[in-house]
Amino acid sequence: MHIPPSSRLLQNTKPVALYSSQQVYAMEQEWFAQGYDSFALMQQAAWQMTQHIINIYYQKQSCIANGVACRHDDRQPRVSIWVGSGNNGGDGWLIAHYLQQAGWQVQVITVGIENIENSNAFADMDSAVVSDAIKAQRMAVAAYCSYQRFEDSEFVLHNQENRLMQADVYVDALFGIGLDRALTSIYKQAIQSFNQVVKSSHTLSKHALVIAVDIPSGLVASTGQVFEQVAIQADVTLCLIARKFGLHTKDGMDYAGEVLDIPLIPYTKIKPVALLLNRAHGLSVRRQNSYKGSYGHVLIIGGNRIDGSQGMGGAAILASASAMATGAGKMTVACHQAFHGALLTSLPDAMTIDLHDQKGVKHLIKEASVIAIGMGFGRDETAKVLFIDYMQAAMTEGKSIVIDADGLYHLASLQIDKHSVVGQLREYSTKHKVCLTPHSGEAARLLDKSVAEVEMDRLAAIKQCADIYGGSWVLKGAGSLILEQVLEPTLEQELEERHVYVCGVGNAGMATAGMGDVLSGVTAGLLAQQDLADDQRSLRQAVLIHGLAGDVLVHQQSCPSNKNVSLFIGERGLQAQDMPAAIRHVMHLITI
Ligand SMILES: NC(=O)C1=CN([C@@H]2O[C@H](COP(=O)(O)OP(=O)(O)OC[C@H]3O[C@@H](n4cnc5c(N)ncnc54)[C@H](OP(=O)(O)O)[C@@H]3O)[C@@H](O)[C@H]2O)[C@@H](O)CC1
Ligand SMILES: [K+]
Repeated sequence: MHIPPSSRLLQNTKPVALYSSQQVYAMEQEWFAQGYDSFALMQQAAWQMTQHIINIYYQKQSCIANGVACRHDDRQPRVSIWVGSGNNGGDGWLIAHYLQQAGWQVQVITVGIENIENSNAFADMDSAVVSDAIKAQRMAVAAYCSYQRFEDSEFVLHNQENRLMQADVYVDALFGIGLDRALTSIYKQAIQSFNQVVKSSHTLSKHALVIAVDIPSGLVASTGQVFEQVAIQADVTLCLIARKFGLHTKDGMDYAGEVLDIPLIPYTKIKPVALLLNRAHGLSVRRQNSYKGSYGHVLIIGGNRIDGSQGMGGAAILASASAMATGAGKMTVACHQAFHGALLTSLPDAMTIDLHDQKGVKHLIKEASVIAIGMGFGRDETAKVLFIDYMQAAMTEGKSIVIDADGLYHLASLQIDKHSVVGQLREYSTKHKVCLTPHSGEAARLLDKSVAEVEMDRLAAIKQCADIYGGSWVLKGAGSLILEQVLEPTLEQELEERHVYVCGVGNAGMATAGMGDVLSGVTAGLLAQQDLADDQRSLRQAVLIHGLAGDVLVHQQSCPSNKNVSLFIGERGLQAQDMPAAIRHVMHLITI
């Protein structure tokens, strides 16, 4: 569910704490160590989820008469609950039991369960050897909830749909936080069949609702990974105990739908793996008695052309236009001479210099407050020599530095060469602002890993980048991750693990060429404005402003303060060149 940008901008919410599976297991263990019973917790979870399911269903029906829920027809709602063999499945069995008690028509589909224990239903209920999942199953079976093994279904036997499985509400209780690897064949088949049955129910009733218990099955809670794009496509995820990191990064947002929390356990001291951000810091108004020099000078070094190629002048244009859109006072672009005309046509406010004029560029590095280097910079040997020279000059002059794109390419090569500039940068970044902004491909190169390895655990990847190179990092992608360096940390700050932030704004329309150059520009533009407080010019602020600008372009119609501004474009066809206008608008909206 998309939240309109206006509410994202204006809501006064705290960042949401996000946890890994292991941490949620640890919370459960803490709770049980205090003497609380695990099956009671499962019953509590299932009971609350049942109430949510009933409410969501009737809300969706939008047919509440005099406070009493009713349906257009007399038939009770039908629910199809797909359960696996673990405790997520246990939740599913109990939901089946409670919904049946509420009068719903319940059908349980089991996957990976060999023998349904339908005899001596309550025989060993208190025995420690009986797992919670089996207890739950026995309760549901004893209450005559009807069930069917997926393995015996028409899907598996005859590769056909089974009409029995069609329902008004589908509950996914196949896997929860226990899923940690690629699905085995029967689960893969079950999840694909689940999505297929839902799709055909949509065409029949248009009301079918999919609710995932804890996390959509197929999605790994600790990483946001979905293997081979097979996962339950949920409308609503009822997230138990604590919000899972994987719901908000990588594949998570494509599968989870709306996420509702069911906390169950009141308090935990466990530090989250990340914090989800939806809201940018408000900006203070400018002093009237100020001039362009009050808001910094950005030097963009990029937009090169290797002989015979078309070149990458657009990267420098997009980055500089975006930096200016955040309110930077002055702009110089060091790009290939071939692009000076184009640059001045689109951005007459900028000054230009030839990227290869080493003496001139180094003089400008001295003048500038922020250097953003690498966007369309080129990867050849000449560019590498320039990169080293400009980096060293920027460090000698004590400037804030943003490194992106080809700059990151050179940094990775220099790490392989064991060049001293990498160590210098690491040391430099403990005292000066250095922001590095890779996507997964660039991060993979920096870490000498495959892209798949980075994608498998993005959280680990961003931490490794920061450990090796120092500085503040954003790992771009759906649910971009941000890890910021604390400058000159106290001993306490040094010992404390830094927070990773997840960007909770932005949209898939932003998956297009040049968007990274825009982010580098925003990052540099904010850094230049020393009238802003540290948080207001931080890397996470830049990522949020960038994402919010993308949202303004896509969801503009739902933003009240946009009434007189025509920025709406929509997701498909959104271009990086549309961003500067939206960035300006966001800067205005967040100024208090
Ligand atoms: N504890 C409590 O009291 C409460 C728990 N709660 C609920 O429990 C859920 C966690 O339950 P869970 O630990 O049993 O794991 P679950 O997600 O059901 O998976 C089952 C097993 O599948 C396996 N497996 C993994 N990957 C696989 C693969 N690719 N293909 C095939 N098999 C695979 C793996 O076992 P393995 O094979 O590794 O031994 C795993 O253990 C949690 O999300 C919440 O819903 C709530 O009720 C609150 C109270
Ligand atoms: K699930």
